[in-house]
Amino acid sequence: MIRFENVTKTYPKSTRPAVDGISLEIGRGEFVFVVGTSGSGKSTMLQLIMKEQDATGGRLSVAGRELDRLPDRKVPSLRRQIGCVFQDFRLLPNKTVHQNVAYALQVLGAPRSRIRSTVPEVLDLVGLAGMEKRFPHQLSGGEQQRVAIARAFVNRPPILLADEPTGNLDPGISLEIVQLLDRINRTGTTVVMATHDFATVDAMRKRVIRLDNGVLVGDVEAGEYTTGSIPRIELDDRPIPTRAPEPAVADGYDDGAPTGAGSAAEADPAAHVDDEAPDGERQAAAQGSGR
Ligand SMILES: Nc1ncnc2c1ncn2[C@@H]1O[C@H](COP(=O)(O)OP(=O)(O)OP(=O)(O)O)[C@@H](O)[C@H]1O
Repeated sequence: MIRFENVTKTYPKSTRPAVDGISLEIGRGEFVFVVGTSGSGKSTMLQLIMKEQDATGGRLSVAGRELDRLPDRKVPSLRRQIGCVFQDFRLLPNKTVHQNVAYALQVLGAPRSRIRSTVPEVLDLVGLAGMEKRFPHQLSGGEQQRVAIARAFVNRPPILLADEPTGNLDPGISLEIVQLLDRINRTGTTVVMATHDFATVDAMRKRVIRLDNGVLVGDVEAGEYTTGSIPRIELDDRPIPTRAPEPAVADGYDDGAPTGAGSAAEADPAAHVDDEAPDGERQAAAQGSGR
């Protein structure tokens, strides 16, 4: 699903690589933590996967695409495969919980009927049923992160990247958020999470990739990494609603078909309303949805 072959990223004007000759493979459906001190290259690694940064050396393949050879016009198609969650939530402050999640589908051109059925389903999955009409400022940090996760997952992307998703949360809430990511992982979505949160990493007993100064210094199989500080937690084994049979967006995974606002208008004229939204809003929704 994700393959790094001797990948290096040196930022312009930088004297040393932020990511330095990394080779590793992350298989479909894996849950992987990326750990390392501040500046070790965790965020850069995630940004390379979503092609927000380009590698300066080596080869990187994501969801069947060779990123060094991926033309710009196909980057949106790559990003539809990837949901993203960030430390600072990045919700749209003037939209409700429902609208924040729905917007991620609208910018992908999903018809209104699909949005109506899918959004409540995913809000229920993340534990926010009943909070649809609240605005972000009326939610706790943990609840805001749940909205962000719902937005990232609403299109059921095969890959979910989480960059310090618990960085602004208390320890108990952090564990709940990672357990939610674990539930999402068990629907088949590959999860890669960068974190400083060693208590959670210990508790979850997943595969752990460790970076130091951009270099891969550890890759420990699931179940083997722990400092032994806390006992293993119980995972939430409740079933998750299965994926709907039809694709969530009009274009599916087709690389060539026209997508986005144009197809939104064709599929559902009402969806066009939000195309008038400011650029910043469109960008925030797109980031969350993995567009
Ligand atoms: N856009 C950029 N331009 C130049 N240098 C950058 C840029 N982004 C990151 N770096 C540098 O690359 C190195 C790795 O940074 P990165 O943010 O990937 O680390 P990190 O492990 O995610 O750190 P943190 O845990 O603090 O978020 C650092 O030395 C950083 O200063």
